[in-house]
Amino acid sequence: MKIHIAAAVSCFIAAALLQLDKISWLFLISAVAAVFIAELVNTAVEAVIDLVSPAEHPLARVAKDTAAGASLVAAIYAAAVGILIFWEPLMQWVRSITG
Ligand SMILES: Nc1ncnc2c1ncn2[C@@H]1O[C@H](COP(=O)(O)OP(=O)(O)OP(=O)(O)O)[C@@H](O)[C@H]1O
Repeated sequence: MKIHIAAAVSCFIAAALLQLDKISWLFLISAVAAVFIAELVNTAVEAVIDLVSPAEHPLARVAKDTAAGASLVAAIYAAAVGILIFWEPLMQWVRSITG
């Protein structure tokens, strides 16, 4: 969670420095929220499974793997949003400092 918070703060600082438009901010916030929500739900599912089914069980595996899958989908969405909204402004900034 500390890594997620550090990554989110870094993205918000970069977005502010690059003066991203309102739509980009909305996608950025939605991506950060999606990752946090998925991670929190994943952690909750893991805790409940460990509580109710500490022994191996096929359904426990399905529950944990599905929750982990949700986190993966959120991470892929966040990566796609990051590339789409940061790539062009970042390239413009690099061009501006390299002349
Ligand atoms: N009670 C269980 N019954 C069956 N399979 C389980 C059980 N607990 C864990 N597993 C399997 O082992 C994998 C790893 O489980 P673990 O509890 O270590 O979670 P994790 O995905 O490594 O999460 P984290 O690293 O965030 O704690 C799960 O994805 C699941 O496939």
